[in-house]
Amino acid sequence: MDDNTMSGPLLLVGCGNMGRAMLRGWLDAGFICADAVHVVEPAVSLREEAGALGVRTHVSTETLEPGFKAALAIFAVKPQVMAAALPAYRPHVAEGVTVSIAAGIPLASIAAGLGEVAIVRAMPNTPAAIGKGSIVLCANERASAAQIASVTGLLSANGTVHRVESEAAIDAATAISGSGPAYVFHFIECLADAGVNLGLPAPLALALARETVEGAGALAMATGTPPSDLRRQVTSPGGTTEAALTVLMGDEGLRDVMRKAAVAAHRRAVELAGNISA
Ligand SMILES: NC(=O)c1ccc[n+]([C@@H]2O[C@H](COP(=O)([O-])OP(=O)(O)OC[C@H]3O[C@@H](n4cnc5c(N)ncnc54)[C@H](O)[C@@H]3O)[C@@H](O)[C@H]2O)c1
Ligand code: PRO
Repeated sequence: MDDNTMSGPLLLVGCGNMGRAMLRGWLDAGFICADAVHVVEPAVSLREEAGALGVRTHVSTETLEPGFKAALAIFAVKPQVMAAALPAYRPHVAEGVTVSIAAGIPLASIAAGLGEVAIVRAMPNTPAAIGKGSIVLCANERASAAQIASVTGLLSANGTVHRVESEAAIDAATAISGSGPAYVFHFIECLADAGVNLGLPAPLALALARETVEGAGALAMATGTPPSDLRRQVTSPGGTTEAALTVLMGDEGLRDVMRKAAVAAHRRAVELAGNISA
């Protein structure tokens, strides 16, 4: 494998929301050929959806060839099913590198299910489907520099990859970028609701809310200007934005709510670590 192409079979275990988002990102970017990808997905409708992308699909490991060896395996199943799912893959992942995107599940717990193999723990988010995701990853000591480079190359089809040395940073990132798209989508819902409350037709309110989030995000990325400066550029003294920010930035305002929300997500990630044998 070189930095951004795969030279052996790729095994995707679980093709639900996140597995499908990542698969779409790899295929659309041309980082992998569909016929080099094997997807194991028990749900028939999701398996058919994956099959329509040209990949080979399996209901379980039983239809993988007995000698099948994945160059790279990605586990995109729920944290609660990881412990039960991992052992069946042992013979298929021993020679390659395994990536887990399961929230909260530590590298050591994954090794307990798969054996002492090269493992990368990654936390992506759903914008990965269009190459706009954030991916944070760390690896165990079995993973070679070349294997980490291969994983980084593949996942760069899904967005920006950030390598961290500590698993604690993965749990923190889960609460920020992993879950973060849901916070932003809820913000869009709330902004659109506020527009309807002020008398705008619902479709216009939703269009304005979506465009505002897209435009503000793009401006923040394009300029690199600190968000606090960009905020001040919108805020005329004595104007409308200041009136709104007095509410949003008041006691128990958005900063406080956001912190509490992220702490709750982080706490859950840490709790899920205990679920590997549940
Ligand atoms: N959805 C997100 O935004 C997101 C972001 C980052 C990380 N994650 C992580 O990704 C993982 C999957 O999350 P999701 O939202 O895609 O869940 P999901 O339920 O949509 O997908 C999981 C899929 O795994 C399949 N599955 C269950 N047991 C299996 C097995 N033994 N072998 C193969 N497939 C099996 C299920 O049928 C399901 O389709 C979770 O561990 C989650 O923590 C999700
Ligand atoms: N979705 C997963 C969850 O809600 C992990 C991050 C985003 O648990």
